[in-house]
Amino acid sequence: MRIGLLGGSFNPAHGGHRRVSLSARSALGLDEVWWLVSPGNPLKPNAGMAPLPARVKSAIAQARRAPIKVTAIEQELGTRYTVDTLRALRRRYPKAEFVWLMGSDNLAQFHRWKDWRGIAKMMPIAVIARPGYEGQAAASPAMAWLGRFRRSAAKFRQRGEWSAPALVTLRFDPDSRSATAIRRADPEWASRLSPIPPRDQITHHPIETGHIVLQDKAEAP
Ligand SMILES: Nc1ncnc2c1ncn2[C@@H]1O[C@H](COP(=O)(O)OP(=O)(O)OP(=O)(O)O)[C@@H](O)[C@H]1O
Ligand SMILES: O=C(O)c1ccc[n+]([C@@H]2O[C@H](COP(=O)([O-])O)[C@@H](O)[C@H]2O)c1
Repeated sequence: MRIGLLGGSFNPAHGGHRRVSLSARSALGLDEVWWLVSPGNPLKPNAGMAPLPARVKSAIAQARRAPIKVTAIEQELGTRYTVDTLRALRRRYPKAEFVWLMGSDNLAQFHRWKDWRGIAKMMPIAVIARPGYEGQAAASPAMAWLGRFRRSAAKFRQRGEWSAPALVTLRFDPDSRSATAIRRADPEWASRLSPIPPRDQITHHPIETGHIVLQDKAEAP
């Protein structure tokens, strides 16, 4: 199984997440994309962050009827830093071939992430061009290092070696949608999602089963 991992705050999830995930899936020949809804991005303030269950719920709605699985696995693992999450995922799913997906806004500050070179050595990275961030991403310290490991998407699609470090840049129709714009237009978006189980009632179902991760424990089998 080749799986693209898109980590994010999803505050809230939007059509841009869905579109870039599906485009990356076909460009890279992935079987699935997993959305890792972060309990809290270590570089983002908590202020204005909707509760995790609301963000997971918005992600489930955006991922419907698509080969996208939504998980709050970082909450279960107790990890906040991506490098720790990816290590745990590799241990848990040793046969999966993962690729880390991110928009170019994240590449621009990737050098500030914990052990970012360690992430790059662990699995290939695919960066999706995002309007407004191209210049910053191209000039970033992470790009200066990752640039020498460039690979084409076409090469990637061939079911050959899945080595790292590897950097694939993906350019689809620019998608200017963002969670910031949604929050600005609709600050109360989370209050309209119901019912939302409390945080301690989010469970993580084994991804192999294809089950969605948000479930009220009272209803769990
Ligand atoms: N329109 C888009 N084009 C390309 N990548 C995107 C787009 N929207 C989100 N992403 C990527 O999806 C991942 C998760 O994004 P996130 O949940 O932070 O959404 P966001 O719209 O960037 O939120 P915010 O505006 O609050 O920063 C990040 O890697 C981000 O770069
Ligand atoms: O590991 C880090 O140091 C780190 C620093 C900043 C962001 N991240 C991760 O980057 C992903 C994108 O976050 P966001 O908030 O831009 O959607 C999400 O999975 C975060 O946990 C990770």
